Amino acid sequence: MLRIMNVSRRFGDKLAVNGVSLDIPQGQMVGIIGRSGAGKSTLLRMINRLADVSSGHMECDGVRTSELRGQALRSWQRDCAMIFQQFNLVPRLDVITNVMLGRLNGRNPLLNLLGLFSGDEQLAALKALERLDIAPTAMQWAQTLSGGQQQRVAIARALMQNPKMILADEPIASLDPRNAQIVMDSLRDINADGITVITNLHTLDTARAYCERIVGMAAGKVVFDGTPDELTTDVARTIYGADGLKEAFSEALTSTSISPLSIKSPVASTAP
Ligand SMILES: Nc1ncnc2c1ncn2[C@@H]1O[C@H](COP(=O)(O)OP(=O)(O)OP(=O)(O)O)[C@@H](O)[C@H]1O
Repeated sequence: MLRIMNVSRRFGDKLAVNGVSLDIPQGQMVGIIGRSGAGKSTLLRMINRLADVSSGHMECDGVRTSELRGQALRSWQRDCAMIFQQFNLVPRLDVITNVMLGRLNGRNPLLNLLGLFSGDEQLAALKALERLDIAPTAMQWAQTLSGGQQQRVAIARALMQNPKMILADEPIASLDPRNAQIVMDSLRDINADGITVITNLHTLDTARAYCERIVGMAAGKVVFDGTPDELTTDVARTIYGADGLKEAFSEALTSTSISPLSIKSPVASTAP
């Protein structure tokens, strides 16, 4: 169980995250939605400790993760792998090496310097690529792959950390609808294995289609926390504001008007 307890983050005068409290049981698939600037990325980055909390605490299975230092912090960061909108691959390295880089944290630094990976690591990377259905690309340079394939490589790299949770910051924001669907399907499949997935999403149709729990943020605060069914138009107005509603629902403005190929539990979808 991840516990976020009255957490705030300030940047100068700006309160990016304001008194957020959430309990997220292991294995949940959570979508965080809200307008640009609502505080979604900052919240995710604080979970992973890419950013520190200004006040409040975070805990996972009884360990105060918001206060970890040194080796314990690195171990926590392995437990909660992050993926990003821009994939963050090394473009002129082959796919399999990019995936193996997921093991860098926690290895002998000398082996890292020499760029040496064991047979076991290579096998694990290939298995991760197979799981994401992109093993045939293993020897290609990452930059030759489509955006959707690159994001799947990033997910495979995250899996190399054997994480308890995956934190995905707008993972489909730069993808076309077909690739967005493949990536969301991949995240859902990984979640079905018991890995918690917490993903920031700009639009609520994708969150509704894939996430069993949706957290809505506005101006740094949680203004909604519930199931897709509970996310009514009135609630959406609170999250996005009256002028933001169109953006939240509009298929023209988003690449995320998609529905899953198959859904593990019966959740509502507004997609056609
Ligand atoms: N490093 C930083 N320095 C100063 N201000 C920041 C920093 N990071 C975030 N902010 C501010 O905090 C607020 C929340 O930003 P955040 O990126 O968390 O929002 P978001 O909901 O993820 O938005 P987006 O969907 O555009 O990424 C914004 O006003 C942003 O400008």
